[in-house]
This record gives sequence, structure tokens and C-alpha cells, in this order.
Amino acid sequence: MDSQTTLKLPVIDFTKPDLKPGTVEWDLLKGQVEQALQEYSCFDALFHKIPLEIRDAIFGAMEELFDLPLQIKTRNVSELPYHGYLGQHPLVPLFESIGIEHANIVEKVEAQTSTFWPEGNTRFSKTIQSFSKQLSELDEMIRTMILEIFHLEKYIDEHMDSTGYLLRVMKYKGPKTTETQVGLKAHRDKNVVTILYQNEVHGLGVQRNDGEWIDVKPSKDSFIVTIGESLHAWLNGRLKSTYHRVMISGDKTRYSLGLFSFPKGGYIIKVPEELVDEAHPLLYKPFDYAEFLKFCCTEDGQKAHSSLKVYCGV
Ligand SMILES: O=C(O)CCC(=O)C(=O)O
Ligand SMILES: [Fe+2]
Repeated sequence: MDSQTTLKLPVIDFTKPDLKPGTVEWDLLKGQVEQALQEYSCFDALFHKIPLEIRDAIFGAMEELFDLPLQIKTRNVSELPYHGYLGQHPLVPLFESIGIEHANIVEKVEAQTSTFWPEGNTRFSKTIQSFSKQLSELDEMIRTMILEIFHLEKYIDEHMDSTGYLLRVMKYKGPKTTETQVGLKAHRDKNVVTILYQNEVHGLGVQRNDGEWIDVKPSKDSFIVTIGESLHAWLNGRLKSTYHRVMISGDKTRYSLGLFSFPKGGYIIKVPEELVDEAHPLLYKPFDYAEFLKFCCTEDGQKAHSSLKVYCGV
């Protein structure tokens, strides 16, 4: 067995009800989050708050969505790159994805649902919204812990108020080969924090901070937490962003979804002065996430080893 198949992500248990800042349980988990992020930039969070029937129903809802004709799926557009329909790309032919912006808010989900089903689809919008709303509570807990770890409590309200949620649903067609193929090439997400959930077809790989790749094998209860470039930049490099990819084989379809917290348009990401000193010189100039995302789609952004450094590195 090679080392890749034996390594596992740290598992952190968020199933205790009423986890609150200032409690012993909270501080215990916060310590585990800090250690996991320093070593792996990623962890597997156990979370029960989303009822099992919603966790199951979400994959049915995704299948229903991806089964729609292409001309309907391509109605999924956004002002932001990567937030709308993606698919039919010659470099990643097995991959397709649809973005639901502000998926935690009922009216926003209903409006987007009606672009796919003009007659409405209440079951679909309820499943998507309820899943996203409850998962956003895990995202908020984790981001609050991260800010506490770096003694940035005074920024918590501003940080939460300045971010929105995108739920991106992904479909990877099985390549029908035993040889593993690239589902999604290795990358760092550009947003703040991403929480991934998937069906029983595994394929996600995460690079640990020492360079080792880990095959992620999550369960129905587990949500994979990764760090994006915007959080890495805002923390002046204190946390690395997660380098990850999807590799697939066989004939089964892989469905996954990611709840992406991202800075709202017009909000300027600026490193807090508390994180800059002689030992930690400023790494990134202030930037707007939407502009950064647009840069990432340009030829210069695509060919850069680190689009973040090229875009706003000091
Ligand atoms: O499908 C997955 O598990 C990962 C997807 C991903 O990395 C992304 O959408 O940025
Ligand atoms: Fe990603």
C-alpha cells in the first residue's frame, strides 16, 4: 500500500448540541481546528444538525437538476466567474457544475429554482435552502474559531456581515475506465472557507502541508472543511489555503456539493494591522474578491503559479 492510501484527515466532532464560544467544549474543538489547519489545511467535520433525510434528499435534488436539458442548465448565470453553470469543457469533460447564490436565503433560492422550473419546484428549493442554512451554521462556527485563534475577535461581526454563501453542486460522470482520470485539476479555492459533502463515490484528494496527498473518504456524517485564498490573504498567510483535486475512475457518477463562503462585492479584503509586524511583513495589498476572481479567469491569472500573489502580492 502506498502512503497516499493510508493517510487520513483529522476528524473533528461538531455533533455536540449548543456549542458556544467560551465553553470548555468550544475551546477543545478550537484547539483541534488550529492543529488540523496548521498540518493539513483541511479537516473532516462530523456534523449531525442537517437531518439525514435532507442529506439523502440533496443528491436526488441534484440528479433532478443535472438531468435537465443543457439549454435550461445554462440559464444559470452570474456576474461572477465560477458562480454560474460550468461544463462541457474539453480539459475536464467529465465535470459539470451549477451555482446557487445565497442558497441559505429562501427567496433567493426560489428565484433561482424558477429559472430551471418556471412552474416552480418546492421540494427542490426547500431541500437546497434547508441544507445550506444548516451547513452555514457550521461554517460560521469554524470561522469564529479561526478568528479567535488569531485574537481577531473584534473583527468577527464585520467578517460575518461581509460574506455571502454560494452553494455549488457538482457532477462527475464516471469515465468507465479503471485508470483514474482528472475530474477537477488541483487548485486552491479563491473564497474564504469551503465545506464539501459528497455521495458514496469518492474522488477528492487533499495535499497536506508537507506535500503528501491524502485520499479523502468521508462518511454520510462528515463534511470536509477547506481554506480558500481570501482567508489565507486576510490572515496575512497565517493559514495556508487547501490544495486539492478530484480524481475519478469506474462508471459511477459522483455528486458533490460545496458551500462556499465568499466576500460580498465591493468589500475590500485588508489584512488586520494586528497581523503585521517585523516577523510577519505584509504579504498582500487590499483587494476586492470579485475583481480577483475576474483576474483568475484571464490568461495571466490562468498561467500564474499563484494568481493571488500575481494579483495583489506585495
Ligand atoms: O467535488 C469535490 O469534492 C471538490 C470540488 C472542488 O474542489 C471545487 O468545486 O472547488
Ligand atoms: Fe475546490
